[in-house]
Amino acid sequence: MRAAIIGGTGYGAIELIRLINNHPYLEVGSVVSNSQAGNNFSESYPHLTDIINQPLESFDVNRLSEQNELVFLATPSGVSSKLVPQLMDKGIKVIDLSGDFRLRSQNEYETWYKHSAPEEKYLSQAVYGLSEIYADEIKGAALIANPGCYPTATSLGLLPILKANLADSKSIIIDAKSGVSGAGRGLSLTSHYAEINENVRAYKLGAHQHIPEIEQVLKDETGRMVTVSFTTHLIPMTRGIMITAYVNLLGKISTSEVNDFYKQFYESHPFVRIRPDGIYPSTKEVSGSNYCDIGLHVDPRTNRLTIVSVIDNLVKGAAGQAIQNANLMNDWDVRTGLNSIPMYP
Ligand SMILES: NC(=O)C1=CN([C@@H]2O[C@H](COP(=O)(O)OP(=O)(O)OC[C@H]3O[C@@H](n4cnc5c(N)ncnc54)[C@H](OP(=O)(O)O)[C@@H]3O)[C@@H](O)[C@H]2O)C=CC1
Ligand SMILES: CC(=O)N[C@@H](CCC(=O)OP(=O)(O)O)C(=O)O
Repeated sequence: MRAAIIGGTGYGAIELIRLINNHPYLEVGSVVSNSQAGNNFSESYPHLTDIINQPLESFDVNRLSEQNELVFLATPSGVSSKLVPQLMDKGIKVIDLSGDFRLRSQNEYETWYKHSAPEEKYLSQAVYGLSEIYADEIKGAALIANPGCYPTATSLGLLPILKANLADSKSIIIDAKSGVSGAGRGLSLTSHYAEINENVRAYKLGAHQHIPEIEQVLKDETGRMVTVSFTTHLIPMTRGIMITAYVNLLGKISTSEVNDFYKQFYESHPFVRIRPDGIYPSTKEVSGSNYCDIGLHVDPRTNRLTIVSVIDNLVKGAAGQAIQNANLMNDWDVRTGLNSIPMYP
């Protein structure tokens, strides 16, 4: 199946190409670039020399729909919402890596993203692509809103305990850290080497666009009002996200009981791995892979559960989960093309 990629020279697109290249049923179709159409791919990315030799194309919806069966949008928010209607009107299936179709409420989208919301006609067709939780809906979808990187690590970490009604859904604190590739390839002062090297910076406090996304999923899945305190930090590494979440437990339960319960919850989901009691995951343990690794600790003094959840922001947080969703849409085994072992060390 030929899959086109739009936003061709960004980090999400490059990661899609790396994964599609190892996928037995997908092949890289058109690669569309707004800024570098006409250039050969390896001019922008020499590491792809003799691997991807095709020229970058301009956006032409007729050509795209004739030559490809699926489109991955690796474009910024505010751009995807304009491209999706054109592609869907041609009957082509779309997996969008941006935040444009993740929030169901147009008002909420405009409040947090500061762009005009996508049209309701298309928004209402979007399925939120958290693969482990919405596999059935993803199977029949024509438009997937691929989850944000922080919401993926956070939701997978929190959902088991909240769904079981074992924790207070208003007591959630999430401390999140990301490597710099999470901000994309574009240049900015905060990702400048001298600003990020040997430095840690908290950002977007109370204003992060992932807050409503996390609350939407947790609310949908628990049927209860959920509010979260969510603080993101930029740290001096290239790939990886770690979220450390804290919740007040509603009864007495031990770490090993929570561990068993999480293992059971994710029993049939090969990309979520639960660490044994006393062992907590680190970002390198999932780097380059589609795994989300989770470690858990109950502090009997405070009766609070601490959840540590790590992903590679570019894989499970973006391109890998997008491929996992393509696998679900096509009834392929979810692991297809995603079997690589994490790059450790
Ligand atoms: N990086 C990450 O870890 C994650 C990213 N995402 C989301 O995935 C999407 C892609 O992210 P990422 O690849 O990191 O971002 P990048 O900034 O690296 O790439 C985005 C690409 O989109 C294209 N683009 C930029 N502006 C426009 C425009 N006005 N019109 C059309 N195309 C444009 C550019 O490529 P070209 O000029 O070649 O077209 C650009 O390189 C974003 O929405 C991001 O929020 C989601 C989860 C994680
Ligand atoms: C390190 C860093 O800057 N990360 C980005 C996450 C980008 C992303 O995933 O954005 P969307 O979910 O909106 O697509 C941020 O915190 O905004």
